[in-house]
Amino acid sequence: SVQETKEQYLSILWARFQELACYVLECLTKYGICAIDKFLGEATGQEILKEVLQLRAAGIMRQGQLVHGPSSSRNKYIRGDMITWVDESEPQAENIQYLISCMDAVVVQVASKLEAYTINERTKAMVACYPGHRTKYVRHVDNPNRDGRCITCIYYLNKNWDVKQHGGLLRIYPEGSDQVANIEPKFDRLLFFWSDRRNPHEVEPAYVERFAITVWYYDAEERAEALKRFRAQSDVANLKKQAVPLNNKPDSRWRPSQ
Ligand SMILES: Cc1cc(NC(=O)CCC(=O)O)nc(C)c1Br
Ligand SMILES: [Fe+3]
Repeated sequence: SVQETKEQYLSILWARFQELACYVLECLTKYGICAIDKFLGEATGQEILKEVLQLRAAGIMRQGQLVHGPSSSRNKYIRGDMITWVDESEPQAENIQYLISCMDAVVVQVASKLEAYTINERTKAMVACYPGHRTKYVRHVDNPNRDGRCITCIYYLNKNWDVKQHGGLLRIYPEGSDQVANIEPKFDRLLFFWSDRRNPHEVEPAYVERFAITVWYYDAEERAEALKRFRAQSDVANLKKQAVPLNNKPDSRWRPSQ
């Protein structure tokens, strides 16, 4: 029956994410960075890209705001990305939500083996589009001041990306090492890295549209500390980055296209 097939499918998916989680844990522990290729497969990746293009066509993407400071024309030379936040209430974003449930399924398993962190919350998904024409993101640290975010998770949606022609390379400069990690924003690639000062990174100018979906995972303790601090400073900006609980299993909406 479809029900049995669905259960079978989800258990295979869950087993695959368990395997992936072991590799992600080892890689993160060793290098602080981990890339997984062909995370969801061509068909699902295509469905997710379609939804992102619809979001952009609907004109709901806004110039990426700097975390601090007024928005001015200078911004686009600091970060050229156009972004929108997506959560489970977003209509027409079923495949993006499925992606997030799969990211959660991997992170829940990685987190269960990470003594250093307790990860039980994340941000909503930030869908970003670099419109091309040399837009970039200057070198920065995602979480320089202990705002609670411990793992950055980025899913790339760019088909046949060629850095030589299209630019848009993500360069990570792991702290304390002279090695630079050059990450191509390849279609259906999932990237994890520690969000704190261990991983300063930048996006080189992109010459064609470059799409990515980012989720940040919170460490419960660091997040609680930050909320106490921010409440004191009543820093609304940071409180805006609501935390949502993780899905603890892949989304039950089965995809026959698998
Ligand atoms: C909104 C926001 C986006 C990003 N994105 C990247 O670093 C680009 C990664 C890539 O697309 O390869 N980083 C921070 C600290 C904030 Br805030
Ligand atoms: Fe970043």
